Amino acid sequence: MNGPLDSLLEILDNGARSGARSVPVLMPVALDQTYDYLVPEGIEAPPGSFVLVPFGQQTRIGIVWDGQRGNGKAVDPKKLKSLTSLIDAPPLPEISMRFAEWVARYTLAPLGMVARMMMSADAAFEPPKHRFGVRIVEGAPLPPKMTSARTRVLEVAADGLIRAKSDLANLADCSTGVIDGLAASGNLVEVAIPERVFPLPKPAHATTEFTDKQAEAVATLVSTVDAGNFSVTLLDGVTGSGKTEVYFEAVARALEAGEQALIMLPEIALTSQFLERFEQRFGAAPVEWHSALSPAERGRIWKGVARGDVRCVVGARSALFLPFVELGLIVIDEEHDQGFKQEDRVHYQARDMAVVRGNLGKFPVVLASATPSIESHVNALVGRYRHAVLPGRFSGVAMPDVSLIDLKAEKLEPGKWLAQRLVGAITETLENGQQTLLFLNRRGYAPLTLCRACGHRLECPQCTAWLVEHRFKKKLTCHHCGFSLALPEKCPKCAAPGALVACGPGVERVQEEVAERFPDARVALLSSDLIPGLSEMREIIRGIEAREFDIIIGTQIVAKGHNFPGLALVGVVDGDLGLAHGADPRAAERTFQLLHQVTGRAGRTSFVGRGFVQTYSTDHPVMQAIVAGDRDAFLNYEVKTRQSGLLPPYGRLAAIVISARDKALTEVTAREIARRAPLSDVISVLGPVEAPIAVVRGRHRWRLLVKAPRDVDLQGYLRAWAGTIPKLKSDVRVTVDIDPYNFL
Ligand SMILES: Nc1ncnc2c1ncn2[C@@H]1O[C@H](COP(=O)(O)OP(=O)(O)OP(=O)(O)O)[C@@H](O)[C@H]1O
Ligand SMILES: [Zn+2]
Repeated sequence: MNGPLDSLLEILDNGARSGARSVPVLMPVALDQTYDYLVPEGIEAPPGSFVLVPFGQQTRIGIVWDGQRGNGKAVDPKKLKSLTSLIDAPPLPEISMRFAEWVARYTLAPLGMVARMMMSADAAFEPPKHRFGVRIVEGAPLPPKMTSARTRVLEVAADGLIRAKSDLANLADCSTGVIDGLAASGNLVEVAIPERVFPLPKPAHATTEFTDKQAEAVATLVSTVDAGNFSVTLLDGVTGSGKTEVYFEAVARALEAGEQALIMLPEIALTSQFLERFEQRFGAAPVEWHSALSPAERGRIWKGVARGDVRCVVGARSALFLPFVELGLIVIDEEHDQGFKQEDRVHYQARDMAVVRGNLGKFPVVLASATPSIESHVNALVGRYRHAVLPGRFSGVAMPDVSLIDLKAEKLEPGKWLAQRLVGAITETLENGQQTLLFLNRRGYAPLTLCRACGHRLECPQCTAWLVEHRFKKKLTCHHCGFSLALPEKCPKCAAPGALVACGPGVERVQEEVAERFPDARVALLSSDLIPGLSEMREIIRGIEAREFDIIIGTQIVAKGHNFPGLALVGVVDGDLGLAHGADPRAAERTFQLLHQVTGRAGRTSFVGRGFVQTYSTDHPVMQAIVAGDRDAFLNYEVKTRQSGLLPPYGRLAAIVISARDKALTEVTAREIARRAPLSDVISVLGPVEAPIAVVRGRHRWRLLVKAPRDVDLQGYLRAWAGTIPKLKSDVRVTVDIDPYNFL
């Protein structure tokens, strides 16, 4: 293979000989290599340009790369095709190319797939659609025939604004025909509606009075921005301590210095409350980036970010792949949240990749959390990260008083899910006019339906999973593949009528019990399947803030990031739910985080809140740390567990999942792949074993887990291994997940 210099010389040489230039183009497909295309006379296609090129049978958009990435085969320069045209879009910044290469190398995803994530805004590459509107022509003679409708239109248009014809017609209460008539008579003129500009956040719009501890944290963060080089700071503060206010100052400083800033939140935390706080601080709404944007908005924002018109983005994990040209700060709020891990196509952990982006761009990264991930906690302990600590709530109110309800001793009534003690606390809270949150991380009515007559359990036909009853929708649904069927009247196996019983609770069933026990309470149920979209969700959250509800029942979408001033009591219906995943090294951490976060919603501003956690495992270290309010005890316990098991961050993991429709083929392939694992003294390969969820969407699944010490080149090992594997049968799929979070 040629070195990069050789290939460059070769290109120059070829170009000189034929008089034509060629450029390497990366395609947004599952390939690592670039393809060379000739650049026609009169076109400039510098690196980063988006170009249309013939690719196979199609014409597709690719990116002019700034270096050739070969596949080892020499290409005959005479066979090169020309690129078709240059696309009118801002180029991909050089740093985005470096970032894409880094992410691809780390995740073992093809570079083209990472580039594709960076292009996930189709409208940015389409010709801009100019919308046209009309404006009044001052001093034009009135048409001979004036009607009252025409008069109304001219009255509205007299302010000289440009409006879409339909808007003007609406305002003047007439048809667009009237507008057309006035355009024909020369009283209105058609003009392009100027593109909306992005509101600029103003760093000095509002000032916040900080407590001493907060001021210290602000100083730490601001100094990292001023230093203008790479650093990571863990902003570690209890719930309600003012982390948001504090990191806003770092954002302000970066904006002041002429840099772009990115705030990443788990998607569910993109609430109107957050947006309002941003606006209060910066005098302008932030530019949002998440899955609910329209395609046109995505395109507009993508271009705005690439041109530098957008100065601050607030977004979900994919915002990291926007083409920032002057990025100078990334804040990751709720850094411990699993939502930052993407598990399809390119498997990446956005928090970790944000740190990489900061390193490449030589700017600071801030990780904020009340319950830091073990990884970040350890990094702060050993001094790799700076540590800014906010030990108390801003309001001065003590942390909520949390108790366990031991379900072994305090038995639930049959068919009920709330213990007497919790019911008593809810009654008191209602009497005090305060709010209760009941948390259960399970959608639907009941997780299992079985037949009393024959014992048959209703399972998904395509997955190893029970069907979950959704009573509102009168359906049984698989939470893995979405399969659903109408609730049957008799057992599908033995046909006994009326013998199907619902087992276990989901949030809908808790709501049923609440309605029975507290018929006068105003109840809100928050579950992602019952809320059509982000705006409806924001509306309910607003209603809760405004105390329009007494009892809120919800899944994890209510657990995090919200600030409900009237909330006094939090009840966790099933505290053990997350602990069950035996093989998952983060199960304890995640349960602790969730319980801590959700109980931390109580009593944030003016009174001390209470929390109750119903559990069968009162002795578990997670439960003990939750009642004691002793986060450090839990962290110490968990750090020791990870250390002794060589688990992250003390060791590195990669999961390999082999799947196929045919059961035997899956197993044979998994064993074949495992057999070829290169021998290593330090890296161990566990498995293959059938996955805990053995079948999903009709595909059988086997797993391998690769464990390596921290300082070993795990990717290099995996690449060498991949090189020894013969071509797989067409239906077999192998996915590699570096730093896996999912062990099912
Ligand atoms: N210095 C301050 N001045 C005025 N209000 C403040 C200040 N610090 C915090 N607050 C208020 O206290 C409340 C909690 O602050 P904030 O939401 O920033 O905390 P947090 O640490 O981000 O909480 P969580 O971890 O629960 O998300 C908010 O209503 C916030 O406006
Ligand atoms: Zn299924």
